[in-house]
Amino acid sequence: MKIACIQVDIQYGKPEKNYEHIENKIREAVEQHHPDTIVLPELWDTGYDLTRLDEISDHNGVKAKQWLSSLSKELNINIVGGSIAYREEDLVYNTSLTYNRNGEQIGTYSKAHLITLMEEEKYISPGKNNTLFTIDGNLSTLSICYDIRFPEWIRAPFLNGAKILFVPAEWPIQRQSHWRALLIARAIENQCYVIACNRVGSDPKNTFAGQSLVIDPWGDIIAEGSVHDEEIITAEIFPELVDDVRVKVPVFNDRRTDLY
Ligand SMILES: O=C(O)CCC(=O)C(=O)O
Repeated sequence: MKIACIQVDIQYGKPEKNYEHIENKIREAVEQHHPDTIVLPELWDTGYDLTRLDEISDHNGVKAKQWLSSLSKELNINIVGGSIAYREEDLVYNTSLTYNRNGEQIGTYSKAHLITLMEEEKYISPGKNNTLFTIDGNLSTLSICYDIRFPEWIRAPFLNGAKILFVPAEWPIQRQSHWRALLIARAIENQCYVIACNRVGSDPKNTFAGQSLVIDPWGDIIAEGSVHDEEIITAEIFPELVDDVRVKVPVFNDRRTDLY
């Protein structure tokens, strides 16, 4: 499966501009790299313009759902749609929607761990469920940004057979070393592919770290974006490698389920 992470800058609180820019980038990625699966960053529609979410969030995700469905079908690609500001009645969630090549929604996940350091919990409601979905035959899960600091949360879908972890993010540059280390650790401990798409650029409060990563189940980085520039990061992944690594180092069998 060929992956393309769309590492972009995001305009603060301007969904229309972000839709236009990201659609152009997706079309460029498809023309130049012929990916099977496209991955977008976190909150790519609104950015972290949290105080204006009443005005700019997507009611029931209607707009994003239509756009993701028609684009994935037209271009014959899977789209792991990063995340959007998804309004459900009076609450807003940081929600990821995944579509397959037929334009069908196959996955949804709302960020469970909200980053109090950035006051996310004041404006966004937390999700309660993790997710499992199948992309081109590969069982996958997804966590959003701050979620990667909580390995006990991420473990559950791997105990249920996941082989790939997708991570949309808006990870700030001042904690860039954590981004790399945490993603490599999640790949090694779960013996899975990690496909992490971060944004670049700045908003009024933060500068973001880019460095989107594709990491194999041995923990080796196989593709890496730059820190500052918009870029399409591509990699070919081989999910059968997950089985090889799990046979070579059988940590799933060696877990002490009698102790924890
Ligand atoms: O955990 C971190 O340091 C960054 C997380 C973050 O920026 C987010 O969840 O949006």
